[in-house]
Amino acid sequence: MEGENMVPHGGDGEGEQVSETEPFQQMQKLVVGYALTSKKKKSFLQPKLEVLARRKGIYFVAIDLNRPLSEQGPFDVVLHKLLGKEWQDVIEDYQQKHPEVTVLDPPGAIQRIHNRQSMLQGLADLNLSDCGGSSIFVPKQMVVLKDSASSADKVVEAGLKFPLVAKPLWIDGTAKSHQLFLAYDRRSLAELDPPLVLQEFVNHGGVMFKVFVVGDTIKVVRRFSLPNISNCQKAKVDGIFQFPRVSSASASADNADLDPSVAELPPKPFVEALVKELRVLLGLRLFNVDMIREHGSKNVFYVIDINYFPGLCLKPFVYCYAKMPDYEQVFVDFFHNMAQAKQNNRHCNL
Ligand SMILES: Nc1ncnc2c1ncn2[C@@H]1O[C@H](COP(=O)(O)OP(=O)(O)OP(=O)(O)O)[C@@H](O)[C@H]1O
Ligand SMILES: O=P(O)(O)O[C@H]1[C@H](OP(=O)(O)O)[C@@H](OP(=O)(O)O)[C@@H](O)[C@@H](O)[C@@H]1OP(=O)(O)O
Ligand SMILES: [Mg+2]
Ligand SMILES: [Mg+2]
Repeated sequence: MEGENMVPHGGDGEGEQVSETEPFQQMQKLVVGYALTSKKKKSFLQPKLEVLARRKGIYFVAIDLNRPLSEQGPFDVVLHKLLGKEWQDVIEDYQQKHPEVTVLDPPGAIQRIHNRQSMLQGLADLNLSDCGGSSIFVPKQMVVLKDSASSADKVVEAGLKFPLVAKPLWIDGTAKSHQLFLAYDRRSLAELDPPLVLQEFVNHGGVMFKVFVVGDTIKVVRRFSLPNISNCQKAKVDGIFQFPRVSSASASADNADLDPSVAELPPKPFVEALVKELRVLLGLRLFNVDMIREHGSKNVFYVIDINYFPGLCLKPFVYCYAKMPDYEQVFVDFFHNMAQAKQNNRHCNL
């Protein structure tokens, strides 16, 4: 097969067409060691991604969790999404011993967004003054560590208004940590299971925006969300209600016929400025932000959630429904830029 011999060592050449006009690119081999759950591996490491990557000399190699990390590789990049203190220690120790390897992302930074309190800290203080009048907020929220019954007084003291969204404090990759409730009144708080955060529900017209960030690339998509809660409902309804997972990718609202004032994407310069600040604040390169526009306003936005290296593709192997459009090419470009930067560095140090 034409070009077959040009596959750099480490590649199996399967099903790929490497152009002979790109010899320079092929010299820059980048080995990405990955440590992902099997679910994440299936959804992320799609054949299309691997083929596109290989054409640019980027190879994905599974990390063997039963062997010392330092004995594996060598890797240029370690891409990981695994939970637990044990893994965090392994990766921290590895990063110290191998500062030349890019770890995506630093475990300390990931840990910060696994707690729904620290996740949103510092966001309201970001300097976004020059953004055409758009502003960013986080909903008022408080943490309940134990005994949610006695938290009712604290909720009132803190000035939080019902209905409140109750979210598990810790995100640990389980379905339970994404199990949310809407609490309409004080009494219903006793039924909740701490530790959790109680967050004011913000009416936003039933549409939210998912801002995906991969290095320097930003993509924004619309998804359906929860409908507004009217004053009448607020007055009449009581108790707690389990949230449906309305914002899952199958509920993409990109092609729906929506009220333009609700559906209009947040202004591009505003999103760019926000992401620029967030990269620094969070110390992450792979994340997404869930944003909503306060209903009735044009440019008042709230961040309600941040996810590390989120799901990018749904129903892997049946078909890849891209949650982040074109994520395969975006990741390849991201890694390719990294390879080039490494190569340039090497030349500078010669
Ligand atoms: N404060 C809020 N006001 C209005 N709606 C909210 C609020 N918080 C959450 N929601 C709705 O609930 C959904 C789930 O909330 P959130 O994104 O915080 O949970 P999650 O479990 O972290 O979700 P994900 O699957 O994105 O990780 C949101 O996408 C949005 O539709
Ligand atoms: O599994 P899915 O494809 O739904 O992806 C979800 C992802 O799980 P994954 O990392 O195993 O892919 C979640 O990660 P954890 O917070 O649980 O670590 C979180 O990022 C969700 O926001 C993603 O759902 P989405 O917001 O995109 O609908
Ligand atoms: Mg979310
Ligand atoms: Mg989340």
